[in-house]
Amino acid sequence: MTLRVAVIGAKGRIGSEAVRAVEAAPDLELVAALGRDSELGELTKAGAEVVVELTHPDSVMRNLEFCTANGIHTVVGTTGWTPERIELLEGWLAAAPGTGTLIAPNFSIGAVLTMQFAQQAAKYFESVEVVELHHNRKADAPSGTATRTAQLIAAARDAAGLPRQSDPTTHGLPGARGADVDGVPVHAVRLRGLLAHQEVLFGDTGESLTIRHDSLHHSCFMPGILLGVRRVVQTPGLTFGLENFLDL
Ligand SMILES: NC(=O)C1=CN([C@@H]2O[C@H](COP(=O)(O)OP(=O)(O)OC[C@H]3O[C@@H](n4cnc5c(N)ncnc54)[C@H](O)[C@@H]3O)[C@@H](O)[C@H]2O)C=CC1
Ligand SMILES: O=C(O)C1=N[C@H](C(=O)O)C[C@H](O)C1
Repeated sequence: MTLRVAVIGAKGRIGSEAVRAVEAAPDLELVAALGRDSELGELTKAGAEVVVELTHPDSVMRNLEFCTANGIHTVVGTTGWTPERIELLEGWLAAAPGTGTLIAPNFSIGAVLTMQFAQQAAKYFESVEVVELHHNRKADAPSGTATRTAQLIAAARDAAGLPRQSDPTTHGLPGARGADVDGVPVHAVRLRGLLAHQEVLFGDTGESLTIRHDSLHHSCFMPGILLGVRRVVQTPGLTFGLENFLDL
């Protein structure tokens, strides 16, 4: 039995790679590939069971509302998530029992491990900052991965009873210390020629630890997307993070 899969954002940087990956998978069938001018009705007409959503923060909610209302499972790579958006999505899923959504801030195994290692290190260091570096066409900043990394670090620090970091800066330009994500400074670099990179910098007396990950090609996201497609159909409700489908 093959799973009937559609991709929305099929002409984009990651979407075009996802189309090829689904086409090459023997247990999956690509039944639709939607671009900006497509009708969402194509998904139901094609009998899609799973949609891979790789578009834009301005488009993702409409697409997910349609899919969920039609009982189509979704694997979402699009970023720009806020607590309000997640709450809305959870409401749609509650009204569609049996339907599953995976939101993965990052589909690459190295990035997922970076987040896990950072979470593990968080309670041992007084200082921590996140630097993410991406191509210069990216719509959101900081990246979904960096935001999630900072949130996980902050939660680990809180659980260990560490205080919020104090910022000694009293002089300078606004923005120079990055965005504050739950007390963790996050810096976003945008540079032509890059794809997706992240450094998590930890510091304490006499030592520092840097965890760095580099995505060099969009192919690194494909095993995670395919795993998400295969697992989301067995996992009703919202799953946040690919780590939930990995044996880490
Ligand atoms: N979770 C992950 O591992 C990854 C997530 N991403 C995220 O995926 C999203 C897309 O990234 P890129 O491919 O680099 O962007 P892109 O701009 O190259 O591709 C997005 C595509 O979606 C299309 N699109 C926009 N609105 C649409 C709609 N309503 N219906 C159908 N198509 C629509 C655009 O025309 C474009 O072709 C971003 O949010 C990015 O952050 C990107 C790489 C990895
Ligand atoms: O826009 C991208 O390219 C990427 N977006 C995701 C993010 O915001 O974290 C994942 C990866 O960094 C590539």
